[in-house]
Amino acid sequence: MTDAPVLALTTGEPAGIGPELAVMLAAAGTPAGRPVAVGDPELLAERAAAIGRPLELVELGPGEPVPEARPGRLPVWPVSLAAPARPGVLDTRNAGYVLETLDRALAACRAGEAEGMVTAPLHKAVIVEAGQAEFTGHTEYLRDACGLDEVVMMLATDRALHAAGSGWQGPRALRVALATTHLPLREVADAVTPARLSRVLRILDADLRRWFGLDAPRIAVCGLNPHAGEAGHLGSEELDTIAPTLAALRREGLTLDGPLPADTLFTPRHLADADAVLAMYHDQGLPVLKYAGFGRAANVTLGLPLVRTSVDHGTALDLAGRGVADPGSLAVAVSLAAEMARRGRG
Ligand SMILES: NC(=O)C1=CN([C@@H]2O[C@H](COP(=O)(O)OP(=O)(O)OC[C@H]3O[C@@H](n4cnc5c(N)ncnc54)[C@H](O)[C@@H]3O)[C@@H](O)[C@H]2O)C=CC1
Ligand SMILES: NCC(=O)COP(=O)(O)O
Repeated sequence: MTDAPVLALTTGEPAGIGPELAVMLAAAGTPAGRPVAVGDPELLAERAAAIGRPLELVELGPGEPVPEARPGRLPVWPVSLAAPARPGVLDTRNAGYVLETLDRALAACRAGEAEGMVTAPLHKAVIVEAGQAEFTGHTEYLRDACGLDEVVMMLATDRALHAAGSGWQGPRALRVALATTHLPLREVADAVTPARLSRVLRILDADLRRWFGLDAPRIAVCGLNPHAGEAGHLGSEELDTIAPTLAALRREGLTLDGPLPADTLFTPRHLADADAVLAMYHDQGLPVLKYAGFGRAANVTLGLPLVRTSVDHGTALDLAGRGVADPGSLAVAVSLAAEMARRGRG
């Protein structure tokens, strides 16, 4: 009997590529762990037929044992769609279904049925338009569901996702965490406060040690403004907020470089010294990460009391239902969650 960690795999927005990526992964055989899809079994069967990857779907009731993983088999914790789903066509009636899959996965982790969750992409706007005005993404939803003030979104290319010494031989390693996540740009500067930066950097430092095997992680911190504020002539946040916060955290023992101009920080010579980069906002850090490893990277939420990883892409409505989307990032997200779950045991 295998001890491969059971992972709750939410299948995401039903009009997007999430359901077929789960099918593709199961058809090919999962790289690690025993993913159990959380979603509508009929939808998964439909998408499997549409993309020509027939599957043995094994519906599991609560507490039922999860079978061994094998190519062509996909265990499912069923959640029913509210309305039929058509590839590429969003329907607000299914927004509640998407959130229910998250709640089911969370419940599985809390009950010990699963050792972690992996999320396929959801569509944020359709959930807001269905009436969840405050919804901004999985990261914040899980933070609130766990009653936390802060969690940290970090995306990393595949080699960087594996604990030191794992022998992984992927392309360039890059880890990029974000000080702010899904926020209009207009609100970012006000959100970069000493309290938030301190919380984020403490979580990042602790979880790089815990999950990534780094004994003394070195974190390079971006400035907010061009040229990190140009000595205060192009913005004062570096002098007033970021530099004093980093100085205080260094006194706690964190190894931090910065604030550094983001444009030069993201060059090979500067990255060579950094175990992770902290970007101040979403589009300061993620375009670089995606340029370095789109399709071979994953997203991990740090600071949660459970393992959660995700893909590096969205719902790709333009590709849905055709079987042409790349399942690479989902495979990376599953292997990372399995590795983290194993580390969490010891
Ligand atoms: N983890 C999650 O739940 C995420 C959800 N999203 C959500 O997804 C929705 C759509 O976002 P977009 O900005 O359009 O980004 P997107 O990632 O869905 O699409 C951007 C481009 O990348 C392509 N693409 C995406 N995934 C691909 C794959 N696996 N294989 C091949 N090509 C792929 C798409 O066809 C499109 O051309 C939004 O609601 C966004 O918030 C975005 C990122 C992560
Ligand atoms: N761009 C990354 C992203 O939007 C991830 O969002 P989520 O994992 O918080 O749903």
